[in-house]
Amino acid sequence: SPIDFPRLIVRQDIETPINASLPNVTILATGGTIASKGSTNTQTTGYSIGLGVQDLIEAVPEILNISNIAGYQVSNVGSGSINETISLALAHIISKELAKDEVSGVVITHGTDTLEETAFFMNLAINSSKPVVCVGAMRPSTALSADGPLNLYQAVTLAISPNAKGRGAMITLNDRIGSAFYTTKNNANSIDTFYSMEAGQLGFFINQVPFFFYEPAVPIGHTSFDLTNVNDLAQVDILYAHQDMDPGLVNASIAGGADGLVIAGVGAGGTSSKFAVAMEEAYNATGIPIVSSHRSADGFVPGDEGDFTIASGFYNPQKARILLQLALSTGMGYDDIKGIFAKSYPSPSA
Ligand SMILES: NC(=O)C[C@H](N)C(=O)O
Repeated sequence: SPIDFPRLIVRQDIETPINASLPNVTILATGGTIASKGSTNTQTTGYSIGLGVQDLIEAVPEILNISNIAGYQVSNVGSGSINETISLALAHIISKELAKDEVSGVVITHGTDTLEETAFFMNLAINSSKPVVCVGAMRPSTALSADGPLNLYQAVTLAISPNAKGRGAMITLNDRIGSAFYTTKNNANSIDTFYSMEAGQLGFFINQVPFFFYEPAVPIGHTSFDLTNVNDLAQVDILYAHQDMDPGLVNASIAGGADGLVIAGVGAGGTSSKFAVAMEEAYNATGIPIVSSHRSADGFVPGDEGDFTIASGFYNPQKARILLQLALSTGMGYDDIKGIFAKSYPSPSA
């Protein structure tokens, strides 16, 4: 049955009357640094989560001048702990919220470490032209120059912007607006962490007004999934390649319940030759999809890796994992899965 999360805040609870002339935005809070506190204002590591969705909203009362806000506390965890229950709850709640005529857009507050995974998940799972904006912070709420409040203000601005429609899920942080399809976290600590090297940014905030460089566009190879009746996700493990990689990891993952594998390969999807033998044997024995991606920060894996792996194209390992997970969870067969990866990059003969 669908997961039903209580709506923790109604608009009246934040002591702001509903203003019928303002757009309505729903904020879904999941945790992360944006919801964290340190013990001093100079502490920027080792802090802990301590703010709920109401605290996040109250820290930026200016958002109530531009919108009516409703909030859900979907979870309150570091983003490494986001799991299938939380991801599916987000997808189900967001679909319901955006189906309401009066809701202009949604904002997800989230830890930055895996923000790109949730953003990409929503990009695949939410079939609405209304904005889905994913936002986080690199400094806890207690820090000097905490970045969360302005990031949240910009996220709400984006969620109500007519120009933000039809662009899929977006990530905003540090004044930038990126497509969930391509944006990735590039630095473990710096505020300037989210961008997409090759495909670039969608836009930028100028005095808190979003400016887009291009008209709305759908990334080549985008696939939509209907998760209405999906309440469990397939297990997909990522194996990180390195010199002399242990071939035993393939069967260890499968024995651990993996329905599919993604390899963060060396270069454009490479592994040791003994690991390649193990992948081929596992594919022949089980038929499970094994997607070949890259451990390099950027680039793509072309479709010439042999019959027993599926080339990831431009999808990095963590995005390839989400795509494979949703494909398997909606019952897609091997050839169709191969197709959804192949359509996202040029064929070798093109
Ligand atoms: N900047 C952050 O949000 C990092 C945090 N560890 C997370 O939950 O992803």
